[in-house]
Amino acid sequence: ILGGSEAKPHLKPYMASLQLDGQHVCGGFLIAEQWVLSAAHCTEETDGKVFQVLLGAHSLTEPEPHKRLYRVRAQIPHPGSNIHNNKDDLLLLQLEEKAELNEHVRVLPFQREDRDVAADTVCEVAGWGTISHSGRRPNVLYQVERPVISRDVCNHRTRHDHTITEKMMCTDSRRKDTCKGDSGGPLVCNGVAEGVVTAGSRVCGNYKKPAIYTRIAPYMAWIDSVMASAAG
Ligand SMILES: CC(C)CC(=O)Nc1cccc(-c2cccc(CN)c2)c1
Repeated sequence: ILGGSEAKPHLKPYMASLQLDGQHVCGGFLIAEQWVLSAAHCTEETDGKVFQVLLGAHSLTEPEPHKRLYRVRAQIPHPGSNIHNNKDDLLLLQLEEKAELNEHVRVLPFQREDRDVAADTVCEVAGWGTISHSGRRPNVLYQVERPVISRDVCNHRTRHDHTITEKMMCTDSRRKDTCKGDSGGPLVCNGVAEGVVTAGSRVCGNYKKPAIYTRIAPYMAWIDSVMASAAG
């Protein structure tokens, strides 16, 4: 997160850190007791290894009473996701067991009505991604508020040049932005997860490259069917 601030500890109890060998790789969030939603491109540099999921954390390194690392039973990328574009950039992770829910670990509802969030709506995004252009990685969760920009503005030739589909949305990226390691985290508007951070052009804090999110509502049927099929 660039240009943001340290999140108030445990005010985002749905946040997950996807880790490999104890290292934070991407964000994610709890959508059900045994399910985390993240971004498919987070598996790009993992050469087939399975993530572990840290829940209930504020600090990645300090001991915290409600922090718990969960093993993952299954990682299911959306069938349409690929490394060449940002399409269908979603990843479902089934935890080995149901997460123990409490004040610090909670499910975040996602938007089920497939309607665009109005431009200028101020949403918030959080993550343990880089907090400086030099790539400094934080120890604690950061957050930033960002206004939604219209798909037309985001698709302008000088911005993302008509690559933003109706299953994506954008927020302004001038100074305050998402960055490496924030992928997979939720864009929360009025208390509801509307989008999932995707890397897009993989630049940060450049107003010419607005932040891109995979909208969740269009994927409701896929999410529900995967969770239903693996249930039990
Ligand atoms: C395996 C993955 C972690 C590789 C990866 O994603 N790299 C990478 C590098 C630079 C910027 C970003 C990035 C992420 C989220 C949002 C944005 C744009 N605001 C950029 C992402």
